[in-house]
Amino acid sequence: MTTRIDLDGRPIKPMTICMIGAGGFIGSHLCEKLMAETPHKVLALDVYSDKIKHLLEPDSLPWVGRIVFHRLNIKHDSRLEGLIKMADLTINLAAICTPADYNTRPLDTIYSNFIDALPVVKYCSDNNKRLIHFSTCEVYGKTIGSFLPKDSPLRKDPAYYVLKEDTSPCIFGSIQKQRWSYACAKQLIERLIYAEGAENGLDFTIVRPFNWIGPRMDFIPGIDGPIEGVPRVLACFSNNLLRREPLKLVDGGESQRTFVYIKDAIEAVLLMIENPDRANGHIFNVGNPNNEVTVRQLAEMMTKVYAKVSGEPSLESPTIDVSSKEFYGEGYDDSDKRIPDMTIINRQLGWNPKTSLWDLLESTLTYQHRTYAEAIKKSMVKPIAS
Ligand SMILES: NC(=O)c1ccc[n+]([C@@H]2O[C@H](COP(=O)([O-])OP(=O)(O)OC[C@H]3O[C@@H](n4cnc5c(N)ncnc54)[C@H](O)[C@@H]3O)[C@@H](O)[C@H]2O)c1
Ligand SMILES: O=c1ccn([C@@H]2O[C@H](COP(=O)(O)OP(=O)(O)O[C@H]3OC[C@@H](O)[C@H](O)[C@H]3O)[C@@H](O)[C@H]2O)c(=O)[nH]1
Repeated sequence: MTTRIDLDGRPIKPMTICMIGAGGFIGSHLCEKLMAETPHKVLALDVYSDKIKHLLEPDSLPWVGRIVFHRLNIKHDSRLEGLIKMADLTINLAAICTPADYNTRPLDTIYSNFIDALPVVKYCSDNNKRLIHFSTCEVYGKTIGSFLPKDSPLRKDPAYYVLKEDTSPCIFGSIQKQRWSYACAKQLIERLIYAEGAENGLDFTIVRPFNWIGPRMDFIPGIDGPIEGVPRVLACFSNNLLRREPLKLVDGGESQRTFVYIKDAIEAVLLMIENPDRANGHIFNVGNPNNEVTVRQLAEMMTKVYAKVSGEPSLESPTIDVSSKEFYGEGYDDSDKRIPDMTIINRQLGWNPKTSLWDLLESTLTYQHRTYAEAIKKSMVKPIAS
């Protein structure tokens, strides 16, 4: 492997990374990238390893020995500090991060996103280790524009909706709206990390992902996750398409999101890893402002793309409306619109996303079809009544 060069033309020294939550969606793509393109070592920590199994076995893989899996729960495992000490950099991805849990399991959500992250921050600070912590675009909550009258022309003014790391406020609903338990816990851990930086000199970077999507995201209920489970929207809609059911639009599917392809987003994370001088002390939005759709438009596009990649015609009524109370239960609320401001990540790392929504859905749904269509068909064969 030729020596890698950072953005300022300096050679990058091979490093050891302690990656917590390495077995999840983002972690699996990051491990893949680090193994394929860099000389860095990964201590991969998680309770699950299914999504990185292909990187750990067989022993003949070219990166054997550069990635070592440690099955552990950071809630209660005395090995954590030792592993952080062994590494040059810690990346914390571990979290409960599916909206169906925020209002139904708010305690687990708050513990996972705040309390369980505390020792990670402390061990990094105490041992002078660099930390890249994964927060969320949800810390912005709702846009200022969402409080303006529906017909106000100001709603079209970017000043009222574009989300900026250093100036936008964090706007959540009331305590009864437990949806915000996740965003609030993430906000507090961001503030704590920022304070550790200011008061104790912790070298940190905070990442705010804006709906990263792609292969291996979450699970398909009844196939590789619980049948009653509710994953994030990509997996919900994939599941509906695979089962030939209408896609459920929560409260009319009017909320807007920007989706970024996981492989584009991982490029940004690698730049942060390898350019500490440019990334330390910063909070970064990582998203694709050009890929904005309403959830209804996402459903329509996924239906078209799936018909193309599967060769199966779409349903006559491809979507169905459902209330948020029915779908998520009491205490759900929603972010209305999420456009990331890109000034800081452009300036510090020169990063821009590349993949259009259509293209990223095409590769992702090709993967979903190839991975799950057979298993779904088998699971849907009704047992013969005796
Ligand atoms: N995917 C996105 O678009 C997105 C958006 C915003 C924020 N994020 C944040 O990025 C991070 C990673 O998200 P993801 O999409 O990969 O989610 P994920 O659920 O696929 O990955 C999280 C991983 O953390 C592990 N984990 C959770 N608690 C743990 C514990 N106590 N001990 C050990 N391992 C534990 C889980 O087993 C899982 O493998 C999260 O912090 C999430 O809040 C993701
Ligand atoms: O079947 C579904 C699932 C979801 N939805 C809607 O689709 C939108 C997106 O839902 P997602 O499940 O992807 O979750 P959100 O975008 O609201 O939040 C996510 O974004 C940031 C991350 O921190 C988290 O991964 C998650 O909180 C929401 O408006 C939701 O109500 C549907 O209309 N139908």
